[in-house]
Amino acid sequence: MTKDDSLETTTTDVRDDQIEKARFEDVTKQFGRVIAVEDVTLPIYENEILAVVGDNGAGKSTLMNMLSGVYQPTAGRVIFDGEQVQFSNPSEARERGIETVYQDLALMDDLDIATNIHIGKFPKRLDIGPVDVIDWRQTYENTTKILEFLQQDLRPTTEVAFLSGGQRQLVAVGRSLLFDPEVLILDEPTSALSVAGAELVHDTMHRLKAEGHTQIVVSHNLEDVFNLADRIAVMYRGQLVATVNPEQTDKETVTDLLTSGTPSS
Ligand SMILES: Nc1ncnc2c1ncn2[C@@H]1O[C@H](COP(=O)(O)OP(=O)(O)OP(=O)(O)O)[C@@H](O)[C@H]1O
Repeated sequence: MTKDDSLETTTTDVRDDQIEKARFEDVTKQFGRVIAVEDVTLPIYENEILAVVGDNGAGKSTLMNMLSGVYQPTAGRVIFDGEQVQFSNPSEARERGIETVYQDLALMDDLDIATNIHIGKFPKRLDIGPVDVIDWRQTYENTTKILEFLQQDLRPTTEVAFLSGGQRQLVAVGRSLLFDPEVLILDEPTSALSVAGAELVHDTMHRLKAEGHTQIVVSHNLEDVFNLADRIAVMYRGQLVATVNPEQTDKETVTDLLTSGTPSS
């Protein structure tokens, strides 16, 4: 799609009292000849749950990957806490408080919950001599606190293989909470879950919101999106075609937007 084909954008979500946490500003990402994201401007407000929806290939992941440091924009700017940021990699985004929970979760089934949450970032203590060793007591204490927050009556020593889909998703969320993120990006957090599993995730997202975290959820599931989101950003063929307030629209309108780029007349 070229710029000349640009689609009408409907915006029904603007509130004057919201503080901007981050912003995509005229952001474009090209992979060779493919324009995955085209000229997107989208603010992300502090403490909101923003849903990003769109059909397969609409550009949702690419857009999020430009906030999480996986990709750098071909054009445009990413603003975080009022200043332009240029993350070269996800570690740099993490340092600024941006965490992503990816769809594949990347859990290791034969390891316990505590190890899965801490892998790559175990607390260390000095042992005899100059070598640091893993502080297992601290590791299990941290995990107990995270499981309490997640309201999961599980032992830190339980192997992840024994957990339900919803619990596995929460362990992946727990792993990102170790960094106390300001912005949490969740990629299709309920796509593989039962109704009960999805409810676990929804409850956790509501609690994270109550604690002040900003969350962006990429989802195909409009049921979820309408239950969770404060705003819905709709992408179509790389462009942001609308940002809407779920209380002022309905699923049919959002479905029309994400399948055709325009609301039905
Ligand atoms: N690394 C890449 N190299 C080349 N093309 C890419 C790359 N990543 C994404 N694309 C292309 O960019 C477009 C947008 O892809 P993206 O994955 O962002 O969409 P999406 O909305 O997240 O889709 P889905 O819901 O299927 O995950 C697609 O045409 C895709 O093929």
